[in-house]
Amino acid sequence: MAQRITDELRAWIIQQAQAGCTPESVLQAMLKAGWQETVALTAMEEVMEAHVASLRAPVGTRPGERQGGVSHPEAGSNSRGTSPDTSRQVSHHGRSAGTPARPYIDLSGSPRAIDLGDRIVTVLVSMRQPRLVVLGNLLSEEECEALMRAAEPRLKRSRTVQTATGGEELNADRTSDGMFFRRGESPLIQRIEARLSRLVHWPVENGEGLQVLRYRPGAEYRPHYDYFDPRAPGTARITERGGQRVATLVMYLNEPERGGGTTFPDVGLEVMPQRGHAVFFAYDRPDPATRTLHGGAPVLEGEKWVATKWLREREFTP
Ligand SMILES: O=C(O)CCC(=O)C(=O)O
Ligand SMILES: [Fe+2]
Repeated sequence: MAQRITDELRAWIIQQAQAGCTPESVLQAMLKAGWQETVALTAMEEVMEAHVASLRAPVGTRPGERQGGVSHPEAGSNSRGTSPDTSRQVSHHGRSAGTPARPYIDLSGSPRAIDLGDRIVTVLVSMRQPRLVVLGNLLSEEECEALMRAAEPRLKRSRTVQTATGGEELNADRTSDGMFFRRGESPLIQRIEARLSRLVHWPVENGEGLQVLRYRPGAEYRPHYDYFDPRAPGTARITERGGQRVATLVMYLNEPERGGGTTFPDVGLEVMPQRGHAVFFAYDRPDPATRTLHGGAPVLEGEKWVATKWLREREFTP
């Protein structure tokens, strides 16, 4: 049964760090108190990440003073998972007190597959930093074909949102052709959007319209962040509707012969396109520390088609 963490545990982890305890000693204390190792590590990681983010807040709203040494955090009824009260489930993509809700895929209990009602999706790879999950079987062959067929007549050379001005531009870094479906524009789009919403626990209304990209041989999307650069002058205008982007789902609609992987240069990862598979990654703040730099490697042979869903903080009205 999954263990759950409480606000008391969160506060305790922060106190230990503030008292200068090493992560190893904090972990040992949690293990002694009956916490499972994977849960303890996830809890420590999430609590510290949220705490560090809160330090960016203005002086006066920061957490309190240094406190005592290592004591043992009470796992208590939590170790048996019987305390639903106000605690929240720990998952790779869950969140901690003080941080806003974010899209996440529930991997608590390390599932091999997730039942989304109309489809069972397989979990192929998961990573913590960046928060990333590679999924199989998210879209059927027929859905991939139908998306490509519906998109093709509407494809145009891709434009990129220009944070300098808030407008759009043709961009040498992005040599694909693209189009956007309107949210909910057809039964197919509605079905896929509803499925994605269940997968990432995020409202359909917070999603941008599904984008389809086609890369021909030589085409690529150079490494970039999907969030809007907070320092760029056009970002305020872009984020007026829906706030920042907070997560991305790239779905592979076909398979190029060679090349065209989605690369994550900060961690040396490349996800190869497999029809119906997808890569999800989340960035809880618009910061390179999320390690979500990514790109579409040049297609060497064949064509690559993907559908991208970008998720915003709030309801997005185009
Ligand atoms: O084509 C890819 O693999 C990545 C696409 C991408 O980064 C995007 O659509 O934002
Ligand atoms: Fe991207």
